[in-house]
Amino acid sequence: MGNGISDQPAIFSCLPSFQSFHIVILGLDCAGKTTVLYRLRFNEFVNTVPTKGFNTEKMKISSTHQTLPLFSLRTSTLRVP
Ligand SMILES: Nc1nc2c(ncn2[C@@H]2O[C@H](COP(=O)(O)OP(=O)(O)OP(=O)(O)O)[C@@H](O)[C@H]2O)c(=O)[nH]1
Ligand SMILES: [Mg+2]
Repeated sequence: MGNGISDQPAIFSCLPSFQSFHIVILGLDCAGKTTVLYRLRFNEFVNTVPTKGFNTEKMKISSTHQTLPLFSLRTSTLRVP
């Protein structure tokens, strides 16, 4: 999943220009969430290890000049009370 992502403008050009929002990448263990996160943040493929907890980065959206918090989170860590 993480390797097959397209360029940032193609992804974010369709987003409405909200004042602010968070992007959360959810998925099963080993689905490629962290790979997507670093691909979006640094525009490069990074070798990953299984995440404990979650990863977070801030990312600048070039088309809207916004800086957005970006999280990747395993669905298996989510607990419904
Ligand atoms: N072939 C292929 N491998 C991928 C792709 N995206 C990620 N991987 C590989 O899949 C493995 C898991 O990727 P991660 O990004 O660590 O997955 P994750 O969802 O963050 O995993 P957890 O943190 O354990 O939940 C790594 O070895 C990646 O290199 C892809 O698009 N294609
Ligand atoms: Mg991870």
